[in-house]
Amino acid sequence: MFISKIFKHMPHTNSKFWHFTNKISVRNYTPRRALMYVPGDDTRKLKKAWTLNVDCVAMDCEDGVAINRKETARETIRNILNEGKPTKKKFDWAVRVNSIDSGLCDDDLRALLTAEHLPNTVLLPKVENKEHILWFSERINSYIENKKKVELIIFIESAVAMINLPDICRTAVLLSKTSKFVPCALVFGSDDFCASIGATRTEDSKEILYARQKLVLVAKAFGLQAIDMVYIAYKDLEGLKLQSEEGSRMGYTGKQVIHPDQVPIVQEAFLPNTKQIEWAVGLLNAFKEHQKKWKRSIYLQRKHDRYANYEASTKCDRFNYVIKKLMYTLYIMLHN
Ligand SMILES: CC(=O)SCCNC(=O)CCNC(=O)[C@H](O)C(C)(C)COP(=O)(O)OP(=O)(O)OC[C@H]1O[C@@H](n2cnc3c(N)ncnc32)[C@H](O)[C@@H]1OP(=O)(O)O
Ligand SMILES: O=CC(=O)O
Ligand SMILES: [Mg+2]
Repeated sequence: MFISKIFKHMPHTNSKFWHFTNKISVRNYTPRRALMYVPGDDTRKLKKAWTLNVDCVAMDCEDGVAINRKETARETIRNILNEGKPTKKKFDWAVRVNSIDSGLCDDDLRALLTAEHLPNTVLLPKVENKEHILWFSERINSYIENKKKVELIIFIESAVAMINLPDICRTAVLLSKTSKFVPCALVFGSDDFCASIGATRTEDSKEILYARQKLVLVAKAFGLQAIDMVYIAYKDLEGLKLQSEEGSRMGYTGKQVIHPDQVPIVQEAFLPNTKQIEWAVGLLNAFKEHQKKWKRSIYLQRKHDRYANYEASTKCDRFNYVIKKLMYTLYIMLHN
């Protein structure tokens, strides 16, 4: 098995490595297989959202809301946040604010992050460069009280953003150490991206293949989830299934959806299959087995080291004793 091949070459007595592996712990992981947008000004749809089995509900202030309804959306979502999570169901309770360049983002953040309850996650659309992350960090630090933090999902939706992507992620990861957010995912905003590069959408999405792959690559390099593009034709469930499975094969961990009917198909596509689960369980078992062996061998190594030290010290003592005895004999001889 692959893992045993790696472990075979690991130095058993490398204490730094041992210390590291001994400390491996299970990370707090929020699944976001389907990330469903719900227009923030539509109370009927918001109520409907709480009844669904969906990993992430994104209460939207951005593109799902008309410009003359922005204020209504902001207030509606703030009221929901004031009341607290509407159900005991486990799901990611998220808000999508307007983009920084729209001039509406600060009002959204102030209204939503000073409510009685914080959302779990903030979705920040149209991030273009690291300065946007710095701005976001500064704003949320002034709104969130105490030691609370929100998770951050960064949207990449333009040519410039795609070029700046590693820089954006590096800044977010570094800032998160001192700021009130933790970056957790990247979203590929394919609709806005197509508009940005002037691409024409086709059935198989070849025109955005490079960008779609680059997003996964950079997300994984920074330990982030990768959330795939929206399938706008929400009545075409067969097409959705094919595109979701393709995204999953590419390494995406989830997909944006706009309609409740899309949820079960997407969540199924991003669930690991039986083969993958078997592989992961095998990997974990092999890891545990090797850990046990290391414990034994490290114990023996330490015992050996102690014995060797003891040996060395007694040899040294005997040598000192002989020298001292010789010197003493010499001293007696000289003085007699
Ligand atoms: C590129 C991007 O940024 S995408 C994000 C921006 N776009 C959006 O947010 C669009 C979100 N989606 C929607 O608004 C809707 O799904 C629409 C307008 C596309 C279709 O809505 P409808 O015509 O109401 O669809 P339909 O009649 O099939 O809905 C069935 C039920 O699901 C509800 N529903 C539909 N979409 C949603 C949703 N996104 N969230 C919650 N509930 C929803 C409807 O209210 C309806 O509920 P009801 O049975 O209690 O009346
Ligand atoms: O925000 C999503 C998009 O596709 O644009
Ligand atoms: Mg967009």
